[in-house]
Amino acid sequence: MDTTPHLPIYLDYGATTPCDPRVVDAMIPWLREHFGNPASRSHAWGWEAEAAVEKAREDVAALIGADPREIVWTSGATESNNLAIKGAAHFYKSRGKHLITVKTEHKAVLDTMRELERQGFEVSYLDVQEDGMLSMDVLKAAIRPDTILISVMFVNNEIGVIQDIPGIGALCREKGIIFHVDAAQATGKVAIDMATLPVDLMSLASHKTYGPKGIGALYVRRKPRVRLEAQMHGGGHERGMRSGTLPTHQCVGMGEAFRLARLEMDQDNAKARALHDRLINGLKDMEQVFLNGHASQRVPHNINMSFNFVEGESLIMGIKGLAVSSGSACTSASLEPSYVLRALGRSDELAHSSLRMTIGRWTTEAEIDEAIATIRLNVAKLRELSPLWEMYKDGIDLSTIQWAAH
Ligand SMILES: Cc1ncc(COP(=O)(O)O)c(C=O)c1O
Ligand code: FES
Repeated sequence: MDTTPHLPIYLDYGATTPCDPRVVDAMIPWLREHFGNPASRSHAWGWEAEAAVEKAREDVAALIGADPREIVWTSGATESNNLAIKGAAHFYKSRGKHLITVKTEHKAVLDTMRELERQGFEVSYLDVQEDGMLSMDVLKAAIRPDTILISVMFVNNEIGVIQDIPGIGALCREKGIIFHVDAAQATGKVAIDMATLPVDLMSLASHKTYGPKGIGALYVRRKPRVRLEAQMHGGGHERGMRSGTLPTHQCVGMGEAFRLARLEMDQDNAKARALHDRLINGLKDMEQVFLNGHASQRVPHNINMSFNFVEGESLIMGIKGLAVSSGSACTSASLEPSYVLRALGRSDELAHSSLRMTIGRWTTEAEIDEAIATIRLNVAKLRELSPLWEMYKDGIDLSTIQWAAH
């Protein structure tokens, strides 16, 4: 991968992964020579493009044990979430107008739900436990006779926890409720078999699994059949569910990325596990450092930690040599600390001083060692400047202090 010296060490695979060079190679001919429109029925330019798109559809389907006819191309997981949730809500609204989701979902789910609320639907946003897991009892209690859809993500993008999708799916089946799963962060990391998994709709992204950006897919179950109202109108592509000329090179890229993910998942996971353990071992003897999210129900690719007695903004400034993501508002477009960490019950301070490190196919041991050294150095430096840290070290119970009111 690119080891250009001026760029920080890339520990942000959760934001996006590099496109695998094998994927890029597979895409180029479809940009360069074979530029036909896959919907052109009257000549070979169209036929060859269509064949490439269908082969890619098979590869995407194969990674999740689906029938290729259950795969609808979209522009990414955001569009897939919109199509799944709005599409099903609009189609089944005569059955009921109540939907359920979880407070730690991606904004592409939460904001879609908010839009449906504006359209007259009712939505329950469920709390999670301190470890980020959704409790089955909480879910059961939220189900109503008019609940038509439940949306729960497979792997959380911020804290990496894996929800109990088979268990939630079984409950949905029992109650006759449509189950949507955002699996953007799960493909290539968690084995998925739609032949046995009771899930009706599943959002897939390409660029979190070493494919190109700008393409994704929605799995739509055929048996029992799930119906969706189209959200994009036009030429009736994708069996009327999603109009628009298919980007052949993008489809081919996602197909190749998912084909490689199927072949290399075990190897990728073993490597991520070893690097995860190395990173945790390198930091775990530090005081007042907390892992966010369940300790074992998680993908090894994600390590999200909070550093107490450290000012989040200064930490981010200090570790510029590492490309990580943080719970601090100062590094994101929003002005609030991570709503996911807040949903776990973390204080504003701990949510602010958190780092999300996400690793993948090209992360090296040397990079992990560099990350450990950089973090240790900066945390120690910042704590030296912190009066609160000094008080903590002196054994003063900070919770008993009466702070002057401002
Ligand atoms: C869980 C999850 N869902 C949805 C998305 C949105 O994906 P995209 O921006 O590719 O549409 C992301 C990407 O951050 C994600 O992590
Ligand atoms: S640390 Fe920057 S806004 Fe909180």
